[in-house]
Amino acid sequence: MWSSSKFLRALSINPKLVRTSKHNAASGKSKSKHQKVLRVVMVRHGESEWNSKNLFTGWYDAELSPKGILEAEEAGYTLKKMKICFDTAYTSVLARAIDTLKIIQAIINHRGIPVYKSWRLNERHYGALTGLNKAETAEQYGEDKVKLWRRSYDVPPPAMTPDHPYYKRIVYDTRYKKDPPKEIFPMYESLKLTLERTLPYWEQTIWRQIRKGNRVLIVAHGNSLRGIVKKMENLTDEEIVGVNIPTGIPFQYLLDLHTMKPIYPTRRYLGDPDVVRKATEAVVSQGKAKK
Ligand SMILES: O=C(OP(=O)(O)O)[C@H](O)COP(=O)(O)O
Repeated sequence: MWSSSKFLRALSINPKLVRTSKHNAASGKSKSKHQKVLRVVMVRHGESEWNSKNLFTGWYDAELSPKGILEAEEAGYTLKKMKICFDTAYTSVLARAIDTLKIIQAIINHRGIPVYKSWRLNERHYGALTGLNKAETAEQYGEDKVKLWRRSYDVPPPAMTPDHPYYKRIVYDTRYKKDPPKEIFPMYESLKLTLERTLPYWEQTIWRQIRKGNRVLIVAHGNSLRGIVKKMENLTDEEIVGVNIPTGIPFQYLLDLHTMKPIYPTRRYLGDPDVVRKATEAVVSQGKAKK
């Protein structure tokens, strides 16, 4: 089994990927006099090893699977083909998102842009469900209950307790030494709680950059992105239940420079609509019991 870190080491010395890229956004001006539209691109990381096993992942630091690495490459080539450039990128502190971003950066020759990592873009904390198989959980608790845990806005999963097999690994992980502070370190999160910690970072940091005309790429997770999508598209608590985001397919919002409102009310995936539809349906099916 090859790991994504092995792949990235290989990638960093692969001259083919570097030579074929023509754009370097780090040197480009971000706001032109004639610019009327701002673009923000988001992507859920490529498939992780735990996604491939259909496990609730949350704050567990799963690596990209070989398929996930290919998805990240594909995302990079899509952006390259469309000549989409970035000034800044944001990601979580989890390897599957960071590695996806690195792969994309290498392919679009954007290694030089500033990258900011924040736990506030982490996946929602899946609490006691972390490490459980979604289909088996649906067999045990019923598909409706699993749908509620996965997609409802404000129903949280059960809390992760100190006897949970991944408690120590997550709570004592050195990347969380300073942030988040102990008082707010989550043991579970609903989408609402996830959005409450993502939103300050979105509004005070990312949105400010977008407003200034910076071209922003965000590589994050299924549910941290669902929170941002809810905000961007002004979706109700009921509407967000129907939103599923597939791995490794970038989507964009084009914003009117003056109103800062999306020109199209919903996100636009940068990919074959059939592929997007099938990948989205596959995400929905993950919560179904095996017949
Ligand atoms: O960690 C997860 O999300 P991620 O793969 O986007 O990081 C979740 O396991 C996604 O599961 P869900 O689609 O059942 O919410």
